[in-house]
Amino acid sequence: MGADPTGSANGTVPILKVRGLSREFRGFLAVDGVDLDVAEGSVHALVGPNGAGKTTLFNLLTGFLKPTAGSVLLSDRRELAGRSPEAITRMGVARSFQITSLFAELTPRQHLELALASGTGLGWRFWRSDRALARFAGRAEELLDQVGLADQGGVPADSLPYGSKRALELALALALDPKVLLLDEPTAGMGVEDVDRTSALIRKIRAGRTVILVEHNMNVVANLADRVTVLQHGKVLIEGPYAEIRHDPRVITAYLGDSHVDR
Ligand SMILES: Nc1ncnc2c1ncn2[C@@H]1O[C@H](COP(=O)(O)OP(=O)(O)OP(=O)(O)O)[C@@H](O)[C@H]1O
Repeated sequence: MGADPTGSANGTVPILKVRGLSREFRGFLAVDGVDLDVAEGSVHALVGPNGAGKTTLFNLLTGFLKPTAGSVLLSDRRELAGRSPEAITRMGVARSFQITSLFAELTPRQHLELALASGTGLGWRFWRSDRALARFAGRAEELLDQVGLADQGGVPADSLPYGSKRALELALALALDPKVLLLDEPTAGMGVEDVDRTSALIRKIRAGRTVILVEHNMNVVANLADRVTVLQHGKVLIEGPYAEIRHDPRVITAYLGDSHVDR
């Protein structure tokens, strides 16, 4: 019985299979030969100290940076590496938008209607037509409800509190209904209450999809992630369930710090 060449060690085909992925910036390898299997339906966290290469890896997976070397295969064997962000989104791999890309004067409802319209492949032709956008109103309401913004759907985005803006980012990514959802520090800058709300939200929206998240908050990682990949100096230091990697002395030294060692 030969091993499946597309499979991982345990025989299942990962939804994303990253091999030898590298990105060089003027001779400096920010991501250095990363191998990563992301299991379908899992929440997979990327963690590591500042400068470890998490954001660069994230940008390589979503097309915002082109790799210097390596490959990112979808389970259907399509290659993502080197494609544009739009092409990768169309292939079902989408990242959450950043607050900085929200339109200050548009409401969450309008943002979502536009995102849904763009997802039809008809592009921005709907931009000026409220009537055309109205066909997406029902789905927009569902998404607002899903992320807890039902009461704030009609206010300009720039007047939303920080946590609500981040919730809108998530809703915009969900509007694309991706198979693989990438979240870049979804709880960054949040107070405890918003962190808990966001964790609960991610737990809800992971149903039926795969989530990859870059996250500094180890409590969030412990709560959400099925597997954790720890990066250091652009390489994979270790990978495994949080309960295992948190005890690894290399991780403790590299990242978690002595305060995380069990006493
Ligand atoms: N455009 C760039 N040009 C040159 N160097 C870069 C560029 N982008 C990232 N780097 C370098 O690559 C390394 C990895 O950066 P990256 O932002 O991916 O790390 P990170 O793990 O996301 O860090 P943080 O947790 O601080 O966000 C850093 O040393 C950074 O200075």
